[in-house]
Amino acid sequence: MAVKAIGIGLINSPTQCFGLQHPIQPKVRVFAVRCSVAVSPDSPSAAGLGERPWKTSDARLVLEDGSIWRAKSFGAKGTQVGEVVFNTSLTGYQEILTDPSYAGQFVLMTCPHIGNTGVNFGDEESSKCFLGGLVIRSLSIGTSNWRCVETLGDYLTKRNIMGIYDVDTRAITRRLRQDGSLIGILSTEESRTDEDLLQMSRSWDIVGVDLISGVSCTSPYEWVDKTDPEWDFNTNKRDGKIFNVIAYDFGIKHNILRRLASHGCKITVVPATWPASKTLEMNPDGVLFSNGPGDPSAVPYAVQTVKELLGKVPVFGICMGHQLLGQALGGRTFKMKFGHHGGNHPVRDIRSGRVDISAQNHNYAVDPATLPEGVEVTHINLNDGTCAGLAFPAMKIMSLQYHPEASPGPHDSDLVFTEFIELMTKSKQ
Ligand SMILES: NC(=O)CC[C@H](N)C(=O)O
Repeated sequence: MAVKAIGIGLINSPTQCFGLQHPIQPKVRVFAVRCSVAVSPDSPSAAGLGERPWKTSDARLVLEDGSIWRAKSFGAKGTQVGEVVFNTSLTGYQEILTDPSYAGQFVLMTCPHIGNTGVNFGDEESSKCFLGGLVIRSLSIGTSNWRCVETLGDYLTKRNIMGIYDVDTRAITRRLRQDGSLIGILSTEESRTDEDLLQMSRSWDIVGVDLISGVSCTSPYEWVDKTDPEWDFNTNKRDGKIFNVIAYDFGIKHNILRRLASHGCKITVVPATWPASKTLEMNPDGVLFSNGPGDPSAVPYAVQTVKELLGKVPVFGICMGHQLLGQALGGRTFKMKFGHHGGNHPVRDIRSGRVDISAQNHNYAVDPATLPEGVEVTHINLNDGTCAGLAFPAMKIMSLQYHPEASPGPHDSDLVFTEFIELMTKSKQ
């Protein structure tokens, strides 16, 4: 069929809307729209478009197994080492980028299309991006979200974080699932040979490194912000009582603090090295041990602090906090093959039988067989049966291996914040 173009757009440009007219039946018009958003040529998201899609590979990801992945760069330039983990979340890349638990890691998103919501002021989970780099399949050529203030590429450049795209993220994910997490080097530097980069990847390890000291705050501060009422989804069972909570910052995410504040907690955030004796002097109603990056066995000082607080005050551990509690109770933690990273992990609360879909981000887990008598496994991950939660009621302890605060991820497990309030209430009586 011969058709006449009545409107043109540049191929692969953001204004890619075509109108085609049928020669015999001029009323038949076919509109082919190649993108979901029209972007004016001088808008911020149009910046940098000139380099896509014909930009040639200018970056490499070299994995310690000897595989070399050519890609295109965005964000910062340079050379960076990290452990590659894959994240299965479909949304929430900005919260992932600012989760301090990713320090030392490259996050590979299995969702193939990233960047279309840009970044905004409200989705930051900490003061900066601590991860080593971002690996994605396809970088969105436009942004379309009412909260967007900046493109993902500009955001990463300003924060000096490397990103690569146009790389086969499915193939890398299959490799990680088969062989386990791998150390890799991201580089945009042509002067470095593949052999140099391979050598670098093989001479670095994330195991045994204290990454918490690089992300924790350096002095105590008060936290007051609650979840914005517009976003709050669980306002049940709050009776207006105030609880004083000390939150140990091992790499804490803001949404843990917001959820605690929304449940009536007055929070003092303290550094990872804050002595247990000082915490007890502050006479808290409860203590929170936060999430945090890296190997729990690399931070014996934190385990010691947790030990000194056990039984003296109600405690709640989240992720790294849960692992530190496991060790403080005398248990062992181990490194998993490729960990859990994503917003679609089913967990069962063994006590009630309830199944939640949860947000997870961890490479280590507690071995329940090594825990002393009295410690209950309360939750299990239904994908692989690993321990996802612990409780020791006699010692006023509760903990979860995953992220009840979500951000990003489902809110199913928000009820555990109510459980922590109940633990503190009981202890006060
Ligand atoms: N989110 C976290 O607290 C991560 C815990 C720990 N760094 C791990 O990878 O297992």
